[in-house]
Amino acid sequence: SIALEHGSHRLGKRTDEMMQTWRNYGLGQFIHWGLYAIPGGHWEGKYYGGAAEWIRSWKDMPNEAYDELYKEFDPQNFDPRAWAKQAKSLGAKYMIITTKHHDGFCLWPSEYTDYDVTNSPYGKDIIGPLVEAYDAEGIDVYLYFSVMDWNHLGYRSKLETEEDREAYEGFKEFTRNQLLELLDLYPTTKGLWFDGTWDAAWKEQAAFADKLETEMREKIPGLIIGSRFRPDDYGNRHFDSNGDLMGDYEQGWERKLPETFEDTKGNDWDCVMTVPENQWGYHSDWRGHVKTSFELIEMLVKSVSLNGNFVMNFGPDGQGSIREEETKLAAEIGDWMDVNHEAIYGCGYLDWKKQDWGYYTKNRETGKVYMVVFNRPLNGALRVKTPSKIGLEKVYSLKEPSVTYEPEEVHKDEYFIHLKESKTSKGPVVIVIEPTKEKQQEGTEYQK
Ligand SMILES: Cc1ccc([C@@H]2N[C@@H](C)[C@@H](O)[C@H]2O)cc1
Repeated sequence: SIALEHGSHRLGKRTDEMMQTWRNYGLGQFIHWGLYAIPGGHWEGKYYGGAAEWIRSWKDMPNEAYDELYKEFDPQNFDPRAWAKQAKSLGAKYMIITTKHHDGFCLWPSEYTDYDVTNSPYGKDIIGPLVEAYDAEGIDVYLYFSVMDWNHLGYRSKLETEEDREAYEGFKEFTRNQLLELLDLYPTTKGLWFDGTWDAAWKEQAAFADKLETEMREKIPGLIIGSRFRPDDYGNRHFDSNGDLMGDYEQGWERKLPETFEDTKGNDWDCVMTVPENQWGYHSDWRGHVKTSFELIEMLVKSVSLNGNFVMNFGPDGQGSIREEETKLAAEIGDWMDVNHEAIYGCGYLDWKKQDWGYYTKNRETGKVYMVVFNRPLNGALRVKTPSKIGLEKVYSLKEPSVTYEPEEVHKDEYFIHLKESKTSKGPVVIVIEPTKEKQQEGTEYQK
């Protein structure tokens, strides 16, 4: 292997309590909110086809015009407690909020820049009340932070001249100051979700990032930081030059999902997902495919079945309201979660052979197995292939446990479970298997 000073500092998974809590979340909420919500994907009557939070980079949006938007930021409808209540009913266990996106506008009162909420008409901290409201609902808060900062004069995407390098030193100090400031101001934060770290300039900062990550972890013990923050000695991110995971989990699944367990390399990971094809910040005119709650529930279940967390994005509008499409989805997913959350929270991968009807999840504590059925076979017979000597004595409907099943063994360790579920149920039905060990000692671990 290659000698690295700033590569991965830990082989294998974190097993401490904070990380166990993280991997048992299942469902999270991303919130992208900032100045970009004011234009909402339009400028001077023209429609912007890109991601709304990137409108500043659009040729038809002068940088100066965008940078003046903070003078209009006055979201009188902002109601953090209502947002937190909605997230609770959605069933989200954690929330990731954009403290500063690429535009550099800070939603908290930062000592290190004037480009923050205190200099907007709104004038007050946004992050603090959000952290408080979500903590009160028992939803853990994580802070999204973009290293890339289009507003800061010292920011560089690459370091070519001596002047670049000097300016970037100032930018690095500013970045460190802001991150330590966020952890001081919001000490109940459980972790940081970094973005905007693909620049060549940042990829040269292995030592700086390593030291800073250590400093942040010392400030809040147990802090959870993903693979997107640190570059290693050779500028490699997510996985170091030896292929070992940087940070505590893989942050690579943005708007996409792994297909197989092998794709996850056995690591912890999160998938962050937009509702439209590609809009994180508020766009007033969603075009193209907008995901249904059924699709989002399938992505959630698929994520959990492969040991990941699924984080659904919300983009509040310029006045601080959650748009109606997202409110409707939160209600539909929440209704399904009310009945079926047992198949999500605390669950993960089960190494039984994947079947066409849907996904298995396994509760890490109880060993209970959940069959989440998306594709009802024409004959209603769900094929289940189990490792040898696993008994299927206790099988029942999660929604109606009085509805029990007697699996029909069709081959050795291969069964049909004949669906009885009423076809009316909205969203996938879930069948619970409480496997028993035949002819083996009690308590021997039968799953990886
Ligand atoms: C090429 C690209 C850069 C940054 C992004 C940002 N990451 C997401 C989590 C959003 O914040 C998006 O603006 C997306 C694509």
